[in-house]
Amino acid sequence: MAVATLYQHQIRKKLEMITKSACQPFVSWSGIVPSIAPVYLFKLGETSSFSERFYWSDRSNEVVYAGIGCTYVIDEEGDGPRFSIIEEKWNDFLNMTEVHGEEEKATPVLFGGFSFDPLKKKTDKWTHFSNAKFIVPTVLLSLKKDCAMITITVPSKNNQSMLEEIDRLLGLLYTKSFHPTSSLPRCVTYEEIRTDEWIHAVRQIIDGIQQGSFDKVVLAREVRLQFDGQLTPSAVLEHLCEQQPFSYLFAFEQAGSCFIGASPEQLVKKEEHTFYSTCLAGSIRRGRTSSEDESLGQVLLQDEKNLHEHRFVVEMIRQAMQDVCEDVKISPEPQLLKMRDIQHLYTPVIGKSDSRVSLLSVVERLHPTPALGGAPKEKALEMIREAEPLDRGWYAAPIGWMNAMGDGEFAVAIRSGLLQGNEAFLFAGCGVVGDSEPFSEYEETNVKLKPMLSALGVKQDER
Ligand SMILES: C=C(O[C@H]1C=CC=C(C(=O)O)[C@@H]1O)C(=O)O
Repeated sequence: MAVATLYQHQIRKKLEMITKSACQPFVSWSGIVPSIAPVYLFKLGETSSFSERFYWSDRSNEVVYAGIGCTYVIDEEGDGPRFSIIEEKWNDFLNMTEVHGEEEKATPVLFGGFSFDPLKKKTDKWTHFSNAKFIVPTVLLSLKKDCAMITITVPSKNNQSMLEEIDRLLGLLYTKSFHPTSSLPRCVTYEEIRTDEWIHAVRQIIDGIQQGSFDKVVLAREVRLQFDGQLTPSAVLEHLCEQQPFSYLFAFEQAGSCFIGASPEQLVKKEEHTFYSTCLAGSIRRGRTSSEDESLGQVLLQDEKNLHEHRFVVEMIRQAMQDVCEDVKISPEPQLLKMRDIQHLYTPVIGKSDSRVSLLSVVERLHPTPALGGAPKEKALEMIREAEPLDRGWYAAPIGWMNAMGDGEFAVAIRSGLLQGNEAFLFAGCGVVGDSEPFSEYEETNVKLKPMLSALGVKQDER
């Protein structure tokens, strides 16, 4: 028997055995498998009867996940305490689940995200993206430091068709070779949405800041692209993996809509008692040559407007971390974080807490930092709600995962877009302060649109 079929066969036998003897409503089994690119499992989702998929890769590619199917969903549409509700329901699910595994620390994983602002009126395109939506995937492939593991989570009863589909997918995963998808449909329309209103709102914010109404507001804008064919999320994801390997790569697909992106920004990561976060605000483009790039970086490190924007983020994250951690370490000066298309001011933060502090409680404290909302937080949010000419949906909000031990990581879902049929909606924002200049802010948002445009095969100067 070929090695691949052997794995498929063993997994099927294991699942049959543990579901038959299960005493709980759900079972989750994990086992080490031969290494395979998680993006391949994501791609296989296109041929599957499971309609949900997700993908996650952290900036160092140390933790990569791909999930297909949805065995359990936690969906919160109200504007209530969405962070604590997700946490409670995740604990309920874990209490209803028997965990079996070859690896001591193998557990099911919960993946999902939040909308930016539950008080903003939702538009149709975000229908399938609730204010908080998390799923436990049916088939999860994890790659951690090059060790591949499959986790299958299913109901213990009435699971026959699910088990058959899992079996079919595992068969394909290990018998068919992976051919990257190279071609994407051609972009036929590039439309900037309500740009005049956006520029007007930037001016209004600058005036508001000069009059002392707030200190900083992050304002985003939207572009809509139409293609001459259907966009395949796996093809866009493959391009992101190739072009932005050192970003957080994420994709969350629900009923034919896929929210996808390549973000440089960590919101928070929890590893046992240690919390990690980053302050990211202040931007400049990459240079065309290494010496131009170096001097642009130096300009950014000394630019008072960008340093001012950055300080609001540092102060807010410092305070939020000090509220829950004992020993908070923050570098005294920002460094540069260079991504493919843009460079940012970046300050890492680390803190240690006691075991009562949960990951989602820290996500709640941090979201939105002044890198995405503004300062003071509530006033900035009101201004965004009122003046920003778009529905952010999941853009600029926390997206990520957590496991049964309560460890996990959330990124800020920027440099992102929503793929729907033959359309893509992309979003980009910038921090507006008192000495901002509307046209340079507009140009900065163009640079921030680049990662998604390149992944879609669209060159900004040719559009
Ligand atoms: C709001 C975005 O970026 C934020 C993150 C890093 C730098 C930013 C800035 O320099 O304005 C923004 O605060 C975006 O990419 O849409």
